[in-house]
Amino acid sequence: MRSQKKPRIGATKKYHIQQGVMLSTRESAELHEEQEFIGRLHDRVDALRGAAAEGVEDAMTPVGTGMQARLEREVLVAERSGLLAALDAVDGSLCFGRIDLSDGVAHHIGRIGIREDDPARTPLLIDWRAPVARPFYLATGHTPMGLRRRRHITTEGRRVTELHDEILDLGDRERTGFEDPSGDAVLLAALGSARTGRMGDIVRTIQAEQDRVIRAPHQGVLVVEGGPGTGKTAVALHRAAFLLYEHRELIAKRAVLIVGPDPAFLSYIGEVLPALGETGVLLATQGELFPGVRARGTDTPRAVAVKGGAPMAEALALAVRDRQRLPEPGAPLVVAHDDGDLVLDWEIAYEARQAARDTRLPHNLARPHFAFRIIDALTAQLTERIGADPYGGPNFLGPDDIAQLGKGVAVSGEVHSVIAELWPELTPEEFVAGYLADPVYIPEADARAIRRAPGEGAWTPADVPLLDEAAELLGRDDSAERAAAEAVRQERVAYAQGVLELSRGSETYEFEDEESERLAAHDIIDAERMADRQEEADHRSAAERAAADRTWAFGHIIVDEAQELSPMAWRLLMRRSPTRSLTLVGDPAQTSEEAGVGSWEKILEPYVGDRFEHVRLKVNYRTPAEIMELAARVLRAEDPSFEPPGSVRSTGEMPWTRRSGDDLAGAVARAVAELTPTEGRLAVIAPSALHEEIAAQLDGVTAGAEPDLTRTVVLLGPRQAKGLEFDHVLVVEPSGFGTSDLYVALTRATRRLGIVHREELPEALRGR
Ligand SMILES: Nc1ncnc2c1ncn2[C@@H]1O[C@H](COP(=O)(O)OP(=O)(O)OP(=O)(O)O)[C@@H](O)[C@H]1O
Repeated sequence: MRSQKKPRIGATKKYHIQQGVMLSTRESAELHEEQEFIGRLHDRVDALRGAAAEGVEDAMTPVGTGMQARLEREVLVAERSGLLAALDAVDGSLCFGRIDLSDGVAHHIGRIGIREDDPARTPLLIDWRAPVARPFYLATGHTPMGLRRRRHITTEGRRVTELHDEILDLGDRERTGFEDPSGDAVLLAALGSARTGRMGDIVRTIQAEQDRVIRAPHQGVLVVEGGPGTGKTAVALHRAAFLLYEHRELIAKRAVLIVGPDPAFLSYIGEVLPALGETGVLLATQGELFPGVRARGTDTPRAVAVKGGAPMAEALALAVRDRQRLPEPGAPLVVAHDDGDLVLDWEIAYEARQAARDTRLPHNLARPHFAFRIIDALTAQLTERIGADPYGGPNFLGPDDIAQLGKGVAVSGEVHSVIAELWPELTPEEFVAGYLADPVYIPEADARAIRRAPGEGAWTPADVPLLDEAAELLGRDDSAERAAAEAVRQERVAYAQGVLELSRGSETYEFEDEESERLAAHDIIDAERMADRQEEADHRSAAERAAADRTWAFGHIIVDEAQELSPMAWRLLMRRSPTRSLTLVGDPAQTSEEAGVGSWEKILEPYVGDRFEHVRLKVNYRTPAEIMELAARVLRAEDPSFEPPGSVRSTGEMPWTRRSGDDLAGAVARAVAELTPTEGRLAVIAPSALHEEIAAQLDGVTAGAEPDLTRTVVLLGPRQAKGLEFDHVLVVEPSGFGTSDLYVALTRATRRLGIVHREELPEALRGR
């Protein structure tokens, strides 16, 4: 541990630029220059915002009725609304840095790129994701990357409040007066600041090891592993923003999916990307990944493990085959028909089933093949009965008669209900509900753990991968819908064709308009593409469309707390990423006991073999060294060689433990009163069984599945605390936690940690 050498919070020199503080002439000049720049930048943003707002209004006002005008209008509205939203979102702390190059050029760095309103569209503010901005994050005195100086700029609204300079050219004697000798004042201030219950972005202070992960190539699978507080989540979110910027065409169109462990976590991280001006992202828990199903139910840990286990895939596949039935041999089904009863025996059904299975199509798509064979066989039976020559000659019926008979069989309600009985059309929901009512092809003990009577209990997150698996096995016979959609498309093509012809006729008119540099519609587009574009323009954003489409292939998928996902969940996610463009973020030491696959190799082997990148983040930015030392003892009790990530800070405040006597909730209430911060947040992390008792003693504090993390005091179960952080944490009755849950709970605080207990403490926490 490096705690001895670490600066203490508050011990770093700060350069607060306030009224009344004496500044040297040089400092005043520097400050004036930055203030002047920030003013100019905001004036430009105001102008852009005004133009965008006006543009949205203009674009919404119809200027023409043609297809071209409509298309352009829709595109303009979308573009300008997006620009407006981005400008509004990034307004706070728009510019946060400046790099001065050795050749005298300087660039200001910010959340988005802004250009001057001049003919050359000179860059005014460089987007943090642009290659030019990279030295801001990577340059060191050892490798200055062409930089003389790096400046961090802190603003409040439009006022510059702090400047921190780092000299990167060690031969440069020039000083501004704002030098930060340690180079980490801004980082430490960010880490020590009060929490709000919502994660903030780290764009001002991304560290070099994090920058490399954020900007790694998008193809393939990247595993980001690291202990608590190493910034895995922050890095993953900034990576999403980077990929959307770098590959706007490729990735924004297909959207980015971010999968997190629960709704509270998603609301915790939900503001990071909008603050970076990015909205093309779908945030979802596992329970939300099957459109139309909101998985609100809960499972026992055992049921979660069984439902998530790899053998479920095979069991479901076999269970689907069981729904393709045959009559008992020797007990044929009799089908009433106007021309006399028909007999459907084992042989006929067997051959039809074989032919349908040979297509290798999913159940519902193979069903028409089964039906066709059955109808064919029954028609042959009828033909034989009606047209047979009693004297053994050829059948009296001609092809037209036979076709007529076939039609009669094909539309017979009786025939249809027999086919439905032998090979029913199934929805994933009815199939999985049926399977859970009577689980087969798994050991009886496992079946007992997941058995659920039809209609009993809600869908659970662990059911979602089963529903998705079932949807794959069953397929959806959407031929009727597709035929209808194609008919609509053809109409649209015909309409577009008409528009293009009109547009050709008005060619001179289009080009007479000197102001307009736009090409006429027919120069750039044919009718089919125009029809397609109209369809695209009609639609929702990529993220919204993706949310509603089970078969959507995402541009990139980020999985947080990836160590928690089951083999069945991985199958689901990999279907959503046919190109295997994924970032997986996790910490095996924080895996819940019953969850997970075990190792990244095991998770990924079925999908990409050993072709994945693996990086480790090694610095803990959240938990002070004093708290981390205690948390590490919990894991060392099981694995003496365990090494936690090194904390970047120490606070001098030791974590404390307090025994309560009988009135545990009373002791918790007293500790909460002591710890409740005037600013920031406090979490009480306690076994769920104690929540009611504890909540009764805490004013205005409730427990529940979706806690409001923005409240000053929050009561959570250990699993709910995963991925979150608070200024202060009170852990209650740690003997009721599993090892990894306890490790998670102990590593959530950025400042202070207290432990209150009535029972004996776990061995690792004793003696404090
Ligand atoms: N470069 C940075 N600059 C400022 N803050 C940072 C930086 N890196 C990480 N942090 C902060 O450290 C805290 C922990 O980050 P994060 O939640 O991403 O860690 P994690 O590795 O996902 O942790 P866990 O596994 O415990 O959930 C957050 O408050 C984050 O904003």
